[in-house]
Amino acid sequence: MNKVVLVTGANSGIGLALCERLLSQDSQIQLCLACRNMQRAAAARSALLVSHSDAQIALLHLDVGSIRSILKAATEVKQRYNRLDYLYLNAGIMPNPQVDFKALFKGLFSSNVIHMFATAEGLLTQQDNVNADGLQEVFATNLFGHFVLVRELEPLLCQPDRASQLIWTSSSNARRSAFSLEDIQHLKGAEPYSSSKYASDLLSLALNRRYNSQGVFSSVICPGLVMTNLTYGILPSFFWTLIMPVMWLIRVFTNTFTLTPYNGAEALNWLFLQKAESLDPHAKYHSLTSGFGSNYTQPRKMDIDEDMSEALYEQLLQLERKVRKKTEEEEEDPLAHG
Ligand SMILES: NC(=O)C1=CN([C@@H]2O[C@H](COP(=O)(O)OP(=O)(O)OC[C@H]3O[C@@H](n4cnc5c(N)ncnc54)[C@H](OP(=O)(O)O)[C@@H]3O)[C@@H](O)[C@H]2O)C=CC1
Ligand SMILES: CC(C)CCC[C@@H](C)[C@H]1CC[C@H]2C3=C(CC[C@]12C)[C@@]1(C)CCC(=O)[C@@H](C)[C@@H]1CC3
Repeated sequence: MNKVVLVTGANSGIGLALCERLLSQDSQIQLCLACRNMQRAAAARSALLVSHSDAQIALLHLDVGSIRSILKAATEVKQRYNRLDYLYLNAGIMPNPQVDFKALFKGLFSSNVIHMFATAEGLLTQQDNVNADGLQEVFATNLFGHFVLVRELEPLLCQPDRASQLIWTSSSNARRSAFSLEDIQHLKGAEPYSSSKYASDLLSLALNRRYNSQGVFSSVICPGLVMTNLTYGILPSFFWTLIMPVMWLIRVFTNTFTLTPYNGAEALNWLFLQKAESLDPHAKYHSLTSGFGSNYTQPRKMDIDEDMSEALYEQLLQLERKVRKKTEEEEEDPLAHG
């Protein structure tokens, strides 16, 4: 049976560009586009079929921000496939982003300017919401939903005869100071995105510790700054188009301005080609684009430690038990729960 690859958030941006690149790499894969909006998923499938007419592309309804949807989708995946070689945990949100233009202007004249453009440290805040499961939306979508999905797909991922890979689309915006073990959902702060991405770095390390012996290997990547629906939510697309020459100029100084989804998907595509066992669990794999426009992948050590990742894992397990129990109770007696 051909390799099975599942990509969450596959209908646009980096996820869609990754699918295109994977099909160009290996036309035999069975690709599963896991999306919350089936119309957008169908449009993505049609677009991929234009250049890969014989490709095997299936659609899966999956809202990673909803526990019910995750459990249903995982059951469906286990019925459809008897293997899962690559699970790309890519779907992500950054709701209501606000740019601190004063900090941006100040940063332009500081020695930290390159770091500021690469990580957006001190530049961005977001306003989070509570979802239907009673969880913070950014945490639920970017981290927790994917965690539950991995746990549900364990039987497919853990196979004695071959390795499988979990690949998280993290970010260079992930920052230790934005994350707290006392507040893993980031209820109290204004940087839920940064917190959720740092948590995904920690979780990947913990997953490696738990699953490597069963043939499952987890890695994280940063796609760089890419023009997608996510960045069009920060500043309007016409503004980004207007300042594109400035962006190309900045790219000469920081190769993290990958800008196109194709370039941003570089590290995701590179990991597809690697032997899972050879990857470094402490590294984040960065998609980079040089001033001349050539793409490459570079591993960089992450600012994470084992104890913290283990403590987060334990908290996620506890929360998972709680949310599952609540969901079961609601299903048993829907009237009592409104
Ligand atoms: N763009 C950038 O500069 C960077 C992006 N990233 C990360 O890359 C990943 C992809 O984002 P990007 O391509 O930029 O942005 P897009 O908004 O284009 O893609 C995000 C994808 O995630 C999907 N998604 C969002 N919420 C859910 C959900 N609850 N269930 C299922 N799917 C969902 C979206 O679906 P829908 O179309 O229905 O909204 C969309 O397909 C994210 O994790 C993001 O954090 C990291 C660093 C930089
Ligand atoms: C380049 C300009 C003249 C003005 C743009 C200023 C800011 C809006 C950008 C500067 C660095 C950018 C950045 C991101 C968003 C837009 C900026 C803050 C991200 C946070 C987007 C999502 C990610 O995950 C990060 C990797 C990006 C880091 C850089």
